[in-house]
This record gives sequence, structure tokens and C-alpha cells, in this order.
Amino acid sequence: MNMLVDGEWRTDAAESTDDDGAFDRQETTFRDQVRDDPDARFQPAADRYHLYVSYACPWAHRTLVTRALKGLEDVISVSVVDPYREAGGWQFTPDKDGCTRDHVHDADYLRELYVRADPNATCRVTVPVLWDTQEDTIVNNESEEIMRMLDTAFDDLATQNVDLYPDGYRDEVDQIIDEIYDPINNGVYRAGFATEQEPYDKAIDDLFSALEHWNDVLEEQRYLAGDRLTEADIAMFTTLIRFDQVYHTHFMCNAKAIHEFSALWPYLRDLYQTPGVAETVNMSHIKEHYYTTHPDVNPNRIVARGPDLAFDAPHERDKLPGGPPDELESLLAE
Ligand SMILES: N[C@@H](CCC(=O)N[C@@H](CS)C(=O)NCC(=O)O)C(=O)O
Repeated sequence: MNMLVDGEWRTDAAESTDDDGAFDRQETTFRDQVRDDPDARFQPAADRYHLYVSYACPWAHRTLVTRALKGLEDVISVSVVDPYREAGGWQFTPDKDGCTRDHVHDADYLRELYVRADPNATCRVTVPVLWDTQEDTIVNNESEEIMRMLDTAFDDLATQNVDLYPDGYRDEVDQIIDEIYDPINNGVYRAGFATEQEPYDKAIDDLFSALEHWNDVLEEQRYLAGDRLTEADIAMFTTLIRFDQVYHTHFMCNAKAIHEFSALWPYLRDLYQTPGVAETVNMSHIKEHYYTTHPDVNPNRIVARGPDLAFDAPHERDKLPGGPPDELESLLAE
């Protein structure tokens, strides 16, 4: 596994599967918070924070969707890494389609920013990263927490009055995010990175029983937490949008495709068609990343062709109670 050890880049660090062949995701390391509080070290401000993302990564994708739904594009800038991650880790290749330079430090590799934030860092170099240009450091590199900060700490700067963690729904949103993480969001990786049959089978059982469960729930209600679009839907969306084109084939999650589920498929189209969301989806980065970056899984790096899915097709979920936040609804009507 490639990671930083005491600030040095190593390509021979310990494996990411445990002794039984099950995928073992490491904890993230930078966990500070931007808070709308005069005593906070990191306070919300325009042009102060920067996001490092890969369009390929479902965790980074959560932060891009939140930024778009809140209308924070002019408040928090973004740098996009190359979807192909080779031995040096995430790299900036501004000449490649959809990629950018590192707008803050013009680094060649993301790992340079990690070492700048902590010269002795011992950790994986992951996206997303929320960077503070004022203190020149990483605030946080855990997607769930970055998503929450963008949603709740930047309201005075957001151009859209959208609350994805509304009062009255908060416990349920937290519970759902937690509940879908292991079987679904991380479940596809558990299946794809398993090196023995048993953990693979367990991952597939967990994944498809959770998908069936949420399919049943979504037959009756428009969103995971009921009638309102919340952070829980964003967390689900970034896995579902990758599923049929990548996880189904590359990670052998092929018991069923999302487009074969009666409710999950229209639900996915509904989220995709929510104003601002489609622009955050870069399917060519997604496909290039997965099919080319895991040599153990796909040594010849051939990118699977299909399927061609109509994410724009009518979803008819507006028959169910609720809908996107009012501000986004008016954009839909335009
Ligand atoms: N728990 C982290 C996970 C982030 C993560 O694993 N990102 C992957 C890309 S999908 C990554 O950057 N991996 C690089 C590596 O592990 O070396 C989060 O949710 O932010």
C-alpha cells in the first residue's frame, strides 16, 4: 500500500486487507472543524478554504454535491486530481481533461500538501481534503465531516437557501448515513478488495440485502429520510451513480444492477436531475480511475464499455410527497 510514513512517501507499507482477506479501511487523520463561532480556530469565510477532490472518488463526490446544492462555488474553490492514481499517489495533471493544477501551491502530488500540513504525517493520502489557505494546513480529510461543515457552517455565504441537515430530521440522517456506510458505501469496496471467497460473499450478502431494504423504503417515500432531500441522500447517491458502470463489473457486485431495482433506479435519476448535481458527475474520470488504478483487481487496465444509462429519463418520483428544497425546485421549473 502507498502511504506516508513519518512524512516519507512509501510504496511498501502494510497491506489493506486483514489476515482473513477482508478489506480494512484506515481511519482518516485530520479532523478539525470549520465552525460558525467567533471562538473557533477555523471560521467560515469566503475564499479562505479550498477543496481537493477527485471526480472519481465517491467520498470526495459527496463534498462536491453539497457545495453545488448550497451554491458555494464562489466561496470554496476546488482543485481536481488526475483520475489515474499510480505509485506516487494522487497527482495534478492540469493538461488532462477535467483535471486542474493545484490552485493553492502548484504542487505536483497531493502528498506534498499532506507533508506541508504535517511534516511527520503517517497516513494514506486521500481525497477529499479541506484546506485552509489562511493557516496553510489541512482542516479535515473525512468526507462525512466536510459534507456536514459545508452544509451547516457556511449558511451566511451560501447563495442557495438549502438545508440538508434540517431540524427534526437530524437523528435520522445521522442514523441512515451510519447504517448505509458498511454494507453499501464501503460494502462495494469490501466486495472488490476481498482476497478470499468468504469475505467477498459476506460483503455481497450485506450489500444486496441493504439495497433491497432501501429499495422497499423508497417505494413509499421520495428520499431516504422521508420527504426531504438530506445529506443521507448525497451519501447514497455517490455510490449508486458508480454502481452499474463500475462496481457491478470491476468489484464483482453483479447480483443485480441498480437499473434493475424498481425504486432505486428512479430515485437515482431523481437525485441526478436535482439542479446542480449532474454537473458534479464525471463518468469518464470515474471509469478511468477504477478500471486503471487497481492492478490487483484489473491488471490489464481495460476499461469496461457499458452500460449506457439514461440518467436524464423521467423519474416520476414527484408523485411522492416532498421534493427538492424550494430554491432548487424553482430552478427545475426554469
Ligand atoms: N474516510 C475517507 C475515505 C477517503 C478515501 O478513501 N478516498 C480514496 C479515493 S476513493 C483515496 O483517496 N484513496 C487513496 C489511498 O488510499 O491511497 C473519507 O470518507 O473521506
